[in-house]
Amino acid sequence: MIPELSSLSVCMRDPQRVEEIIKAMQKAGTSTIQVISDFDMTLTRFAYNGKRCPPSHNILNNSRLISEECKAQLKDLLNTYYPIEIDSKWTVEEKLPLMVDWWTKAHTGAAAHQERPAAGSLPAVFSNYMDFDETGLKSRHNVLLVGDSLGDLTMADGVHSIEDILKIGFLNDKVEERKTSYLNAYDIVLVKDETMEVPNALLLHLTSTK
Ligand SMILES: Nc1ccn([C@@H]2O[C@H](COP(=O)(O)O)[C@@H](O)[C@H]2O)c(=O)n1
Repeated sequence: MIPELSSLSVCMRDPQRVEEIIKAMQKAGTSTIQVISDFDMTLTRFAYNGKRCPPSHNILNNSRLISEECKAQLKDLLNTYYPIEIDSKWTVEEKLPLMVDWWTKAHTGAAAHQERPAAGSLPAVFSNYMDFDETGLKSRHNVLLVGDSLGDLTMADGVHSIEDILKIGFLNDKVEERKTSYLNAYDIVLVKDETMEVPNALLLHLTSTK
């Protein structure tokens, strides 16, 4: 087992199964692996030195191009919807339309209230943009999936003929309340881990030639 997996912040429902998946992926080789990762609070930190880090949407909250009125609205939306996002009593299916409501209200509000900068152009945000090269990802049947919510577990749903998939989940908030559901859903659960150390070490391990 790789040393990083013995850290106290790493929890696994079935460590033996994790080891089997890692060995199978390593045997299959680098060219078969693709990484599918969430962004906010996964590739970016949830907290640093115990202080909460902002998600991408907070770029708007901190922008001079957004009016104070709109910032207050965005804060209200966060206070309304974030508790739902992390509430273990709601299913992913129940939460999804509410999360869409959140983004829609935040985006509509920000677009309506933004103040045009002196240069005249407004900032544009792109997300979920895929750029494939000529080889595509067709031959990569092994997936390293990294996320921070139970909704992220569907990120690999469109991948054809998956051989092995290793799911790594950051459990950032409401740890005790959500630990069981995360352990049931993710192969590796990283509890209040402020780094990408484990996913990075795993990737290095999987792509190293022995
Ligand atoms: N208007 C919004 C919408 C979402 N958020 C937060 O951003 C995070 C996005 O995370 P992903 O896992 O979807 O990358 C999410 O955790 C929300 O808490 C926000 O702050 N404002």
